[in-house]
Amino acid sequence: MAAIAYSDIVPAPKALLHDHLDGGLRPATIVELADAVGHELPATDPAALGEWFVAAADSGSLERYLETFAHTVAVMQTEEGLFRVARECALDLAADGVVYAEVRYAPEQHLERGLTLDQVVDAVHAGFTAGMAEAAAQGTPIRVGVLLTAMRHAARSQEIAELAVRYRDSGVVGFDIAGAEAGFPPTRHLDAFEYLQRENFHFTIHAGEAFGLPSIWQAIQWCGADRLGHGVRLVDDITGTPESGETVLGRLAAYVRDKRIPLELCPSSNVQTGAAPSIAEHPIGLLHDLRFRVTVNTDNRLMSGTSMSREMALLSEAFGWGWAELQWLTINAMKSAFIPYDERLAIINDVIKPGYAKLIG
Ligand SMILES: O=c1[nH]cnc2c1ncn2[C@H]1C[C@H](O)[C@@H](CO)O1
Ligand SMILES: [Zn+2]
Repeated sequence: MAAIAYSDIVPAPKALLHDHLDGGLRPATIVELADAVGHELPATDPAALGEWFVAAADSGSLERYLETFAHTVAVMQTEEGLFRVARECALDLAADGVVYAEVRYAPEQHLERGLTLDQVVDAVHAGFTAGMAEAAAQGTPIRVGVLLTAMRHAARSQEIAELAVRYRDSGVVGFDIAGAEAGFPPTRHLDAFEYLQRENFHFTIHAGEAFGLPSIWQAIQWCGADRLGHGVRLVDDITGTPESGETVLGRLAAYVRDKRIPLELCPSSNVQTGAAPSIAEHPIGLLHDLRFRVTVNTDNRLMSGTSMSREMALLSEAFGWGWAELQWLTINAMKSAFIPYDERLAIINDVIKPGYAKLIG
């Protein structure tokens, strides 16, 4: 089957579970905000700055990829900056046809100029609220839920988990940990995860990206993660290929598939950090064929120069996926969202299925 073109995918309804607020700024916004706060950038022309981010993140290492965030986090230290970035994030995702998005960021990284954690969360919430209202008025409605992230090398996860629960009725739908994975296992934050479980709250964990199976195993079996951020290295627990008819799932891979634990796969990001050799060789193909609960995500649109539509177009081209597969990925994501069941179902039945029915014809 011919690949579906990017321009055809843009109007299709899409659901996004893994997108970092500080990884999705418009280059022009960074230039303006940096000027206002006196932060020095590697380039001051927006197009050149955008290219710089993609090239610098294209490093083959998660640690070097993460260094680029110094320039986005630096301009997100005021209420005005946070409001603007969140508003534009909602608008940009909506313009790309995303109808549901969970966007994450780490409040503890935005305190350098004196904001409190609550001021940070309030400013982002106000920005998303404004962006959602404008997107709806433009005829491209989107619902954005926030995940609060704690940095895994730091020691504030309990505090951030409590913050997330406190804001559960004000736009925050879940919790996450992110940052360098090797050397910082999920169990370092076990108290926070046990607290969240006692609060009946939802969380995902970045695991199985720059470190392998032990990280995934801890995230699921020790910490109780609802979903896996990336989880791409789960393929280390799978031998053979479906074509050879010899595929064997190890105990952990079988558990993840049996329990329908969602994988927040981020193809372009994984190629940049070295977690996958190329899009064509990305394990998403195998995981799809084996019917894992696969979702496709952007991770960091700025650092990867990407969007949901572009990620889907790349997958369509690499694996010959048509509308049926793109709808499957979208419904998988929506089923795995952290908002209540009835609200997920309404988006699936009222927006996603009718949207793809029109496209499939
Ligand atoms: O893919 C990722 N893996 C681990 N950490 C990440 C990834 N993308 C972004 N981050 C970090 C950098 C950001 O500053 C932080 C909060 O969004 O999360
Ligand atoms: Zn991520």
